[in-house]
Amino acid sequence: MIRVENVSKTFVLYQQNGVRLPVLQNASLEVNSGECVVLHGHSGSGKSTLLRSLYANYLPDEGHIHVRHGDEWVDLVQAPARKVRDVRRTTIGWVSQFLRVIPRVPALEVVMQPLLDLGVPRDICATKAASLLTRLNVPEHLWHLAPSTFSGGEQQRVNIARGFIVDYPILLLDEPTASLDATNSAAVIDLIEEAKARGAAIVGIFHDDAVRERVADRLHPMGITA
Ligand SMILES: Nc1ncnc2c1ncn2[C@@H]1O[C@H](COP(=O)(O)OP(=O)(O)OP(=O)(O)O)[C@@H](O)[C@H]1O
Repeated sequence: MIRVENVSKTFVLYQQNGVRLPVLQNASLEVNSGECVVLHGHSGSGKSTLLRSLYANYLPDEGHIHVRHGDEWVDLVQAPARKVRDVRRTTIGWVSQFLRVIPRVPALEVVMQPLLDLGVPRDICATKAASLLTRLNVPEHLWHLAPSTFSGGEQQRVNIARGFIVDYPILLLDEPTASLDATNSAAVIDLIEEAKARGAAIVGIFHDDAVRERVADRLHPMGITA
């Protein structure tokens, strides 16, 4: 589902005497359907940089990031913005610990939006959103309120529900369990295992050793030669 080939990325800090930080050098990685690969390396080894490149948030200087998008392969390094938007809408889901709060939009709507955008009927979207919020222990009296006033952990769980509402073929997980308690971490682990079982290809960053042990089929070592 994902084929990363010889990706290199150097950050150039123009405001700081043009200092160059080579973060990825010839990074290569393949991820199959139903597999969860966890990026593993010390702080600063480029895990977030690679994950963001897989979502086309960062543009590598060299190399290719091929993703399976329906019947075609798309190279995210070369793809025009319109194609990237398309890939994000149907193929790649991004789940992080941070919710981008949209003022006045209630939590249930925030969660169902990506599925509504695919043309799925509203009642089906609402049912799935309610089920995810329940599994993630977001109390029902909050569903019709905008998440701007929610606690950090509540916002995090709304964001995770939103990330899992579409059955994306590829999921990128950026520390989705950071700062969740054991019960809620377990709920997220269950969602990840279900996504693997339906064939999703998953790449993630998990700093919690126990969570990493549970979900990883394989660790991908990061570092200057990763
Ligand atoms: N947008 C950016 N501009 C400049 N430098 C950056 C940028 N993003 C990352 N870096 C640098 O790239 C290096 C790798 O950062 P990255 O966030 O990918 O590491 P990481 O392995 O995810 O670290 P952590 O485990 O601490 O989150 C760091 O030295 C960081 O300062």
